[in-house]
Amino acid sequence: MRVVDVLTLTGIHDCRVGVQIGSGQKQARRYKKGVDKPRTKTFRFSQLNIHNMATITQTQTTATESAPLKLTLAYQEEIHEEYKYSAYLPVYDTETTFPPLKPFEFNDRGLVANKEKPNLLSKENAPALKVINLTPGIGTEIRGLQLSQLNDIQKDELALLIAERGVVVFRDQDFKDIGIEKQKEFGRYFGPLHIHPVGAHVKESQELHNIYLGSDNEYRNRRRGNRLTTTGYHSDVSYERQPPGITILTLLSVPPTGGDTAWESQTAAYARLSPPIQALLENLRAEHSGFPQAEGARRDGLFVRREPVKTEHPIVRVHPATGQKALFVNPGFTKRIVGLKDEESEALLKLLFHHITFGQDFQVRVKWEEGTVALWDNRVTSHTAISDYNVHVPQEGLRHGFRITTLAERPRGVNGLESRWDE
Ligand SMILES: O=C(O)CCC(=O)C(=O)O
Ligand SMILES: [Fe+2]
Repeated sequence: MRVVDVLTLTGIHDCRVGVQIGSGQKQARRYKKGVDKPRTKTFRFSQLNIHNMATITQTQTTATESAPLKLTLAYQEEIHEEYKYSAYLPVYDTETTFPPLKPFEFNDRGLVANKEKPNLLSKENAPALKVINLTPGIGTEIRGLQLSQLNDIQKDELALLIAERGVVVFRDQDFKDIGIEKQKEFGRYFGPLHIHPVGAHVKESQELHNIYLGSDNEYRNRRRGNRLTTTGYHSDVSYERQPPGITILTLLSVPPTGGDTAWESQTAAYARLSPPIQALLENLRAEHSGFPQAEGARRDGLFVRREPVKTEHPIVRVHPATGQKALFVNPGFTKRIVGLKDEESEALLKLLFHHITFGQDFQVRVKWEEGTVALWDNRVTSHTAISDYNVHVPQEGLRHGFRITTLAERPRGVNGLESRWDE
């Protein structure tokens, strides 16, 4: 154990400290500073236990303007230096800001794919190929095929397979070892890469959105501290004008148990509704908002890189490649149904969110293994992390990975209903 630094924090009544391992840099972030009068508050130790690998020794537990808190940061350098994926540890760039996303022409790769997938799912090309449908309605697992080796025709078929099955889980992948540029190139085949407006990313690339045991799980648990569960189904950044399509999540380190991810089929969720409710929803749009996420981030002292947007998307969306209808609302970002009275909107959204969250018979829960890469179509699924492991118990292991998110079309509904927004 080596002492890295002693940070002196003054006048803070709530604070978060982050240590970036690997390069040895450190960051201290403070927020809600007591500017009007000095305050004394017990430090939340939980927020300081950032990684399983870092420890902080306290000399005192409260901080005021006149009695600053000294934190001694130490880390087990032998673990960090050995960590194979230290290049992928989370960082927050707090300088770069981005203009609003620009409209672009989207070309769904699945449109030209052979529906039988003879190139992707061919034993001739991949003798060890094993394809298992994880449930009848959603989720396929593939072994014996490397994403890094796929040619364009295979990638087109993969795009269609992901649209049809919602999520496709590739096991034993070398994807994470081919380098950041090649991974991004793979993603770009499906659509332009999204940069998350507030999330942590990896040092060398803002397009790699970080998933990290400490910051992420801690964040989720804290946000939902007064809730009975941390389950939070969502479709990633659905507030964007051209929200994501194919999304690629790679975990580099997985805990021995816990930290699964679940997906839900929005195609099946739509199909289960009664025809009168389907007909009602097909004529409606719902508002998706990035504002609460940005406000939450600002409150937590994080940096907002791109100003949030609000968009009205059709509630029933038609997938360009499969022609299937899917429900396109989610508890994470959908705020109201446009054109309804408040109580009507609340009641209907409550019904739909309940439907999405409790429909175990159109959900799949995936256990991660080392080398697992999950690819889902964000237009026809929603998903939730399952934060059931304890970040404060180092033995429970590290959960660390990254997401590459590709943007897709401006959502189209039934009978020409399109997304719209205020310029
Ligand atoms: O950590 C997970 O299991 C999923 C996190 C998530 O929601 C995402 O990567 O979009
Ligand atoms: Fe997500």
